[in-house]
Amino acid sequence: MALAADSILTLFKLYKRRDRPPDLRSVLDVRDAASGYPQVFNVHLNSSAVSEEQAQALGLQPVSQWKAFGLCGFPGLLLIVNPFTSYAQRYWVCQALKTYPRKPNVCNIDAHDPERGDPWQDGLRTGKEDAHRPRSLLERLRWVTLGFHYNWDSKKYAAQHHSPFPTDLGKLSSCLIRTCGFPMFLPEAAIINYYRLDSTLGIHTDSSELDLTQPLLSLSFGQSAIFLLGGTRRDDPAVPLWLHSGDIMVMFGDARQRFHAVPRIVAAPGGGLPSSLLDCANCKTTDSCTFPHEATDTSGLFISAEEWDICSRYLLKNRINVTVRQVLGPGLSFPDEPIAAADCFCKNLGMDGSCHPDVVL
Ligand SMILES: O=C(O)CCC(=O)C(=O)O
Ligand SMILES: [Fe+2]
Repeated sequence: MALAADSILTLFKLYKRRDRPPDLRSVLDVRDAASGYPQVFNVHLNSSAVSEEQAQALGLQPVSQWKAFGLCGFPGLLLIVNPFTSYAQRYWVCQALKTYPRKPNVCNIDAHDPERGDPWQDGLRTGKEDAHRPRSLLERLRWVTLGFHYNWDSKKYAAQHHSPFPTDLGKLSSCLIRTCGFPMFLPEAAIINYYRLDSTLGIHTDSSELDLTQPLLSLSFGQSAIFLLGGTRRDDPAVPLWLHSGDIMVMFGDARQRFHAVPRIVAAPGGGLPSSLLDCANCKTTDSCTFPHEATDTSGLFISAEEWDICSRYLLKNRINVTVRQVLGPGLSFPDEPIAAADCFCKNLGMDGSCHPDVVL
């Protein structure tokens, strides 16, 4: 199968349209790499960079068992097929819904409601959504920023606009990036995007970080996304890729400043949870799994059955993406002058007017 030569804008419109469902067969799934994608090649990660014990403590399979791929024509792009244990995926999802949206971390709701409460405490509403049923804070989450908080208006990070980066996510990020050959990566900022099934993320580059020699790490959880990766110019050919729950993408070097976008979220067939969240490695069941599995899980990343109940209901209709970035390089500090704006033209993420990055077309 040949990769499409269409521009990112052409593909964005194609996959976004709702009136005629797009043909998803041309979306590249690196899991099928063995069956007819000559452009996909295996990448051998540095498995000695992370010990089995370190991997296990973060809920990761041993690095020697991970499957990682690159794509001809897109140097600097690395895709690691879900390296998490199913149990640990649930933990990271729970952190993204329960812990990371808490103050002092910043989220889209703050602009309208600076006194907002804890989204997790507000829970999920039951019943069908309509005008008479206001959405909970958790349902209204569109983005959360961690560490150096990205300012969507100025498109800058600032020294004063900072809160502590979560230790567990920092460890996970450094560990993942070490296996890709970047031992000096400092996880200093993260943007968590919360997608509904009808959300899109517009075409943009991420170039507001001061040190662009360090990679950008992206973790996907929940429903699958079609991810478009283009070139450094808007009319360069782009490729549509599947990102499934647990998948890791790393963009560095040539790929670090390429245009990219998410034109569509695709729910699991039958409207259920993605399979990697259904299979339980501990109890070996797909339908009657009862949590927690303290007896068999050794990572220590426990979540309770009550927590998973909320997370799993959320994930039926949502995708969560976490991007982790290094903002400052060695010896760098924030300049007084504004840095170049991210080259970005974005559509609203979500339908409630809360905008993910930057400018609305
Ligand atoms: O959701 C994704 O997969 C991409 C997110 C992204 O590009 C961003 O947050 O800058
Ligand atoms: Fe991005």
